[in-house]
Amino acid sequence: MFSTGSKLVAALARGMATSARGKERKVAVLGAAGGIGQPLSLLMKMNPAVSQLSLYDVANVKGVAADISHVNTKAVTAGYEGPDALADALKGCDLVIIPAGVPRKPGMTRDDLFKASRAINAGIVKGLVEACGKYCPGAILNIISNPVNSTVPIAAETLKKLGVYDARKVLGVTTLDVVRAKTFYADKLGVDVASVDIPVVGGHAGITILPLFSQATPGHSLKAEDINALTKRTQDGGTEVVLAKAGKGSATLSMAYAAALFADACLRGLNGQVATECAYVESSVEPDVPFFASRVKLSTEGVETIHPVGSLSKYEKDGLDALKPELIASIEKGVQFVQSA
Ligand SMILES: NC(=O)C1=CN([C@@H]2O[C@H](COP(=O)(O)OP(=O)(O)OC[C@H]3O[C@@H](n4cnc5c(N)ncnc54)[C@H](O)[C@@H]3O)[C@@H](O)[C@H]2O)C=CC1
Ligand SMILES: O=C([O-])CC(=O)C(=O)O
Repeated sequence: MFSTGSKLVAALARGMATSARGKERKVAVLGAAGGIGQPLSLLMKMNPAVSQLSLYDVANVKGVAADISHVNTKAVTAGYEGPDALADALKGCDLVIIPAGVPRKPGMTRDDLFKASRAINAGIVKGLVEACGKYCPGAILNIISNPVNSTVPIAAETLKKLGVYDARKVLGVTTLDVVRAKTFYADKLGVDVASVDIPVVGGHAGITILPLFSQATPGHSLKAEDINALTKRTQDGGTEVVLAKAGKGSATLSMAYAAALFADACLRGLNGQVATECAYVESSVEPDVPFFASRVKLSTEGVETIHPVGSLSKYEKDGLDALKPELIASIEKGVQFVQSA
């Protein structure tokens, strides 16, 4: 029993944290009582790079914080409930992870989460990012709340309005797309998933998610129809989970895992170690698309280098052309939402 537990902790630690010797780091999870927030908070409590963990939600977070605080790892954990507690949750934060918001139900697109109930997720992200701009303006933000294609531009515009925007520090979390592409590809090839790497570029909704299997490691000689099937499954991975959960939400556990990996990469960067991950950021790698996901190098100030998409197959070039109008429209919608507020 005990040794199995130790192995589990060691495996998680190997995958996630290499930065335990860095500075003391304060991390906040906003939306910590939710389907993603709870397992993500646990994973952040297990990250040795974290010395303080703030768990914030509008409801039900005290119990989550009390529960997680008993885990015998370094991070001192506290729960903060309701808007009056937000300032204390955020003060001194190095990294703020935002999975607050409403998840999809079957039949909805991610963009419906922007529209539904008076732009609910758009408003939630705007409000939380405003608080980050006031109480921890230098922190790196990891935006998980959907529609990511719009919520990241919302975050950027919100911080611009406050005069504290630093494009290097606002990152949309697209890691789950990479996690899915790796899993599906390894399964198809019958190889160890740990040996697999695949960049996923574009955005985080439907056809804007573009996995680049032509750049996959290890290489392959898959037929065009197999690449098409892998691409579609990666693009529809979120919907696959939404349908399987049949009205009880969207991906939470795989998302918490993906967010914990990405947050760890940000912490490693902050602590001066090299970390490269795909992320959706303000970018000039594709002309006319002001926010775009591609590989980014993370360092002490957040995004240090944004890598171009690299060489693409004809299939991927067509996918890139096809995704741009939708992605640009989602970006404009986010920008408009803040500018017209
Ligand atoms: N980027 C990605 O790859 C993914 C994004 N998501 C998105 O993450 C979001 C959260 O999903 P779940 O955790 O499943 O939803 P959930 O409904 O289980 O949890 C959301 C939490 O946010 C809290 N919340 C609502 N308004 C808040 C506010 N103003 N401040 C702080 N907390 C607030 C709620 O009280 C709740 O605890 C959704 O928008 C979902 O679409 C989900 C999966 C993957
Ligand atoms: O599909 C959704 O609504 C949640 C999500 O972003 C994902 O699982 O990739």
